[in-house]
Amino acid sequence: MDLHIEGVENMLLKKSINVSGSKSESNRLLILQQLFPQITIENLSDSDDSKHLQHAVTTSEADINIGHAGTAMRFLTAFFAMQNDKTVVLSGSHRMHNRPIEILVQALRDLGGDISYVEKEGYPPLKIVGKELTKDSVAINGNVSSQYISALLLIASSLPNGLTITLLGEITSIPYIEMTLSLLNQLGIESTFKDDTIFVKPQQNLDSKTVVVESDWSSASYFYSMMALSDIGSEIKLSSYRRESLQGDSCLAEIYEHFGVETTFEENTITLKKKNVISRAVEKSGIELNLKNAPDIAQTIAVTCFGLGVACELTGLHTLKIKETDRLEALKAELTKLGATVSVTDHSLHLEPSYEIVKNVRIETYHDHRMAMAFVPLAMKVPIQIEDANVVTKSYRNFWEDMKKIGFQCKEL
Ligand SMILES: O=C(O)C1=C[C@@H](OP(=O)(O)O)[C@@H](O)[C@H](O)C1
Ligand SMILES: C=C(OP(=O)(O)O)C(=O)O
Repeated sequence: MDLHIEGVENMLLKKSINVSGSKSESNRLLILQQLFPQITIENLSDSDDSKHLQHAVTTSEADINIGHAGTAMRFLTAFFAMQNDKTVVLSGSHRMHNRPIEILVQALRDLGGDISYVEKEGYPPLKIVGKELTKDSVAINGNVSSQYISALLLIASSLPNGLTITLLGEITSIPYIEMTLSLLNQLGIESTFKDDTIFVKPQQNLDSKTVVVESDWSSASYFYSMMALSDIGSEIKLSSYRRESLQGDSCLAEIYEHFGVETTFEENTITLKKKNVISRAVEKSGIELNLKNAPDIAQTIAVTCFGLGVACELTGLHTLKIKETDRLEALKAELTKLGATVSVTDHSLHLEPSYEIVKNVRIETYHDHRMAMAFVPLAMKVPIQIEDANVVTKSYRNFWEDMKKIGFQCKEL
């Protein structure tokens, strides 16, 4: 399905949206719930990725396809590696078979796991023969994807002696590692993270516990972007969010202050208000951000800056090349079609200020939900078309219903 999208005047006034639970928190809790059935999860994400993961841990089938769900692929590799007497073949979409997993597979092999590559060395599909993992320490490269580390952390307390992980190189996406440790802590599983070493204590049993997942901050980013591009006085309420978030992408609240968007927290709701025009400093020199702790909001921010006509220099983006698509190249291609002057390296994006947006451009989405969602706010400025619009369900099932609710006109092409 391709969509033509247009905004209407004054559309962002006093709207309320209930965003589904965090995909990252949900995926962690679904694995932990298999290891500790005493856990009850509330506000679980309704994303395709979480549904894939939930199916994978509950099915008796030996062939499991997890589609585009990268986190699920990584977490399930560790989970199945320690499921004694169970053998599975874990596969995914064409793109998934080109997203590297060797660092995690090697770490699990070092712990005693039996994992082999079905097609290409270093990539899914994987044949995993479940075994008791008896070793209790491992070293792993931390600069490619934090998901490999979270995968090990999720199974760590179920290993006979717990697990000590030594992280090598500069650690990327640290808030996601901290999210994993915080969830373990909420459940009563003890851990320490000091310098480059993480230790998780073994744990046989847990007390019954209900965990309420906070709503997804990466999904909230699209509303921040719309707010930045809207008129002063616009306002939207999003639920259910917390001031003390486990999600690194909650840094949005601070970042979007530069674009005149104010966030207030009240009980479980955040209110975003367009309070001011963009700050003078940003208008004059653009914005520089290192997003190594929040890679999933890079596309949103690049498009916001383009829509506002301000320059940006985004760094710390090395993980974007191995996500649902090469997000750096995809951003460059689509922003250029809209009239932007943009350049990328393997780890950064540079956007020049521009003053016009080309109308009716058809945005390619490259099987990447965030390519679709990140470009939609521009429809507040000019009509825009989004190819393969259903791609959004990977993380945000009701995205298009919510866009209609806040006033976008979406027509099928
Ligand atoms: O652990 C997680 O839930 C995630 C970690 C991040 O990946 P990297 O560590 O590969 O950057 C992020 O991009 C992804 O969407 C979700
Ligand atoms: C990168 C993402 O997901 P994953 O790596 O889990 O496919 C994402 O949701 O932006």
